[in-house]
Amino acid sequence: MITTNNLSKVYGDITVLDSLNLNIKAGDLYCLLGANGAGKTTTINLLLGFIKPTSGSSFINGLAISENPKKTKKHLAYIPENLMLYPNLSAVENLDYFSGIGGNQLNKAQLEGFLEEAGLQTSAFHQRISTFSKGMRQKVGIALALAKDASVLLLDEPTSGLDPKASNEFGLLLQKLRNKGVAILMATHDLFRAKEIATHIGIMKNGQLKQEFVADEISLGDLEHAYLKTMEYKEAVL
Ligand SMILES: Nc1ncnc2c1ncn2[C@@H]1O[C@H](COP(=O)(O)OP(=O)(O)OP(=O)(O)O)[C@@H](O)[C@H]1O
Repeated sequence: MITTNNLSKVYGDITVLDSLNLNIKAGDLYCLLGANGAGKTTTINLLLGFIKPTSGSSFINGLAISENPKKTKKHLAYIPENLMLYPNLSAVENLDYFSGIGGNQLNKAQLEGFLEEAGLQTSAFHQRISTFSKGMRQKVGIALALAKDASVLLLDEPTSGLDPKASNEFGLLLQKLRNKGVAILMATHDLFRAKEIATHIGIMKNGQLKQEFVADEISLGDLEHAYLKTMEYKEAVL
């Protein structure tokens, strides 16, 4: 579960995140939409404890991030736009290495089991990451989250650059995690994918959460309209 209370971040005299209130429960998939510079990555960086808030607070499974940085990280998995993996190591070796760093020693069967659950084809398990497509790398990211048994998953534009089939597959994987009770926050520019997979959708602009929707209660057309209106794209055909 992810909670933020009036979470704010100011750089100099610029407020890049302004009193953000989020409440993302186990099994929710919350997609955060917004133009470049809206504050999506800042939100994720605050939840990861990479940066400190200027004011407000945030919680992972009820634990205050600022007071329990190590404990909260144990619950979290993070998949950025470009996942950093060792290119000369295989998928199994990367998973083994990163799980080991987190104090989680897994045997070969477990490592392969997580990669299988993440949808990676068996023939790729022992191939070098340098030969992987972006979609395959993102599956290794999902395997890392599964191996960690993370109850909260943060994703920053994970489907950008994926072809429609890979993006669809990735969405289905997120649905599986959601069904396991993982709370997911995903920053994305992909309105269509957000509507497909999210339970909740928020639209940010200039650091403020302007609108929130229950995904089932809005059509793709209305979501697009709401987005464009929020962004004040006056020239858009509405
Ligand atoms: N360290 C920093 N110092 C000053 N300004 C910053 C810093 N980090 C981010 N910003 C500013 O904060 C604002 C929000 O940036 P952020 O990366 O959160 O946006 P975003 O919604 O993720 O955008 P994008 O879709 O381009 O990734 C931007 O105007 C950015 O320039």
